[in-house]
Amino acid sequence: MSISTTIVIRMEIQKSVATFGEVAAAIGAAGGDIVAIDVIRSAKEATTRDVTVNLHESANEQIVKVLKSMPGIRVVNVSDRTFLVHLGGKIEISPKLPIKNREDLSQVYTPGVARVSMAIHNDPGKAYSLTMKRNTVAVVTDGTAVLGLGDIGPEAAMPVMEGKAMLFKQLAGIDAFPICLNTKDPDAIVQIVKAISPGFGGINLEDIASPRCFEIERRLIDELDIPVFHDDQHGTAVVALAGLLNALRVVGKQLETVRIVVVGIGAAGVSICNMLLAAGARHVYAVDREGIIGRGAAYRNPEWERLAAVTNPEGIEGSLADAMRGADVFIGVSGPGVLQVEHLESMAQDSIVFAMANPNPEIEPDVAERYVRVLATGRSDYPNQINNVLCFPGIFRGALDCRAATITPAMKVAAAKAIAAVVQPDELNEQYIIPSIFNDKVVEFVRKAVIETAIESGEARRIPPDFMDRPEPETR
Ligand SMILES: NC(=O)C1=CN([C@@H]2O[C@H](COP(=O)(O)OP(=O)(O)OC[C@H]3O[C@@H](n4cnc5c(N)ncnc54)[C@H](O)[C@@H]3O)[C@@H](O)[C@H]2O)C=CC1
Ligand SMILES: CC(=O)C(=O)O
Ligand SMILES: [Mg+2]
Repeated sequence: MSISTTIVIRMEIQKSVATFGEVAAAIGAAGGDIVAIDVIRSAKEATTRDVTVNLHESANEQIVKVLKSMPGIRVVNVSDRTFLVHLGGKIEISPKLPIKNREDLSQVYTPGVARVSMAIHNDPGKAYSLTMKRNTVAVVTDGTAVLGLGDIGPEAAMPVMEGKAMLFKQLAGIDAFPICLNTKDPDAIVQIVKAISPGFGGINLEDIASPRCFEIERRLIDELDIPVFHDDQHGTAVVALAGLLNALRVVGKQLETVRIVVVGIGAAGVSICNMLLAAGARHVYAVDREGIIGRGAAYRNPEWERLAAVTNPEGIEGSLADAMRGADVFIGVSGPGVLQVEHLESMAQDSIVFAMANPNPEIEPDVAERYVRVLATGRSDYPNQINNVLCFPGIFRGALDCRAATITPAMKVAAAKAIAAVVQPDELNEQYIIPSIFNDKVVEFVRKAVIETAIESGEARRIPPDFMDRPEPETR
């Protein structure tokens, strides 16, 4: 599947040779959809126009080629809006107050700042009140599993990490730094993250390939006293569970009895399986390239060894096709083209399919939709976007505000239920099982659920002002 994009083509049209109607027809025939036309210059012989065209990425070159071949047309420039918004990067640091005079200077910088530094030296906890630590998260990657693009390296990971930082800020007011490491060595990653941790209130690990990501996260959780959260594992699992709880309500099935196939048992897949089991699912089938994971086989990956013991209760052997026969739910966090129409046809009635690989899902939504009752993808250009962006801003907002040292499984389940609860029962339908990221209730609900759970379990090291004087939470 190709990705929709928007290009702006600046062209000069010789009026005596070509008309704009011919240009528009040629663009349409080559697969483009004209959404805006701006006249830049109009002279007697020629006009220069900027033509904004929506198109599938694969049609990009074809459209430009067709225009260049037309008599009377000169293509002056082609700009891709997606690239334009990336020019110079997408984020910056800006100070909270201006330095207008010497007095300001002597407060924010030397000599005044020295007293503040010494106050923190005498009581390191003061870093939370006197620095940006309490509101700051490091988004750390080694660039080895960037979206579904694989090991594309730390520089190429930057745009994705900057995007995560934008979302942290816009959705939850959190200052997030993209930190792309030029090492794949787990020991080095652990050491570097520990070394930079004093300036941060939390660590969001991102797009680190499995199975290394499990060890790196576990060691950092053990060794740091700020929350460490591998977004691709837990953010994804939280949102998948949220979507599934609502999808099951739509089709009238129970989590405890449905057969759920999870494909791609990497970072996201392992955590999704664990989350489903923790939430009460009993028939989970984990499938990777070698087929269905099950007892009896030996796996080098300890996470697979563990999953083999707690999934696939009947010990089914075979491929994805074998797992899919009679399945109620498919959750894909693998790669494009993994799922075929025949797989969908073999599923149970009222099937639910979450094809979550990014940027290209396991099956084209346009192909899948007529075979399934509820369809979701990780993308923003189709209904039901199941993407970890629904989780990480709110879960960190909650964890930072109550200064939790860890994000516990109970906090994650609470976050999943909170996301699901944003969709009201009377709104729920096949096309709307999961709220939009632009629904401002998402962060609010997740934050609240996380803080309440942290207070109940004793994880909260601070009670946020809006949680003071609340009645004791009921024991559940
Ligand atoms: N929608 C969302 O919020 C999220 C989506 N994802 C997507 O999920 C995918 C996996 O991400 P990670 O777990 O971080 O990567 P990962 O590299 O840790 O794991 C991918 C797993 O999929 C397996 N796999 C790949 N092709 C397969 C195939 N044809 N059949 C069976 N298994 C196959 C690999 O062997 C590996 O175990 C990516 O496309 C990523 O973009 C990941 C996180 C969040
Ligand atoms: C959404 C996300 O984090 C991923 O695809 O890796
Ligand atoms: Mg990711």
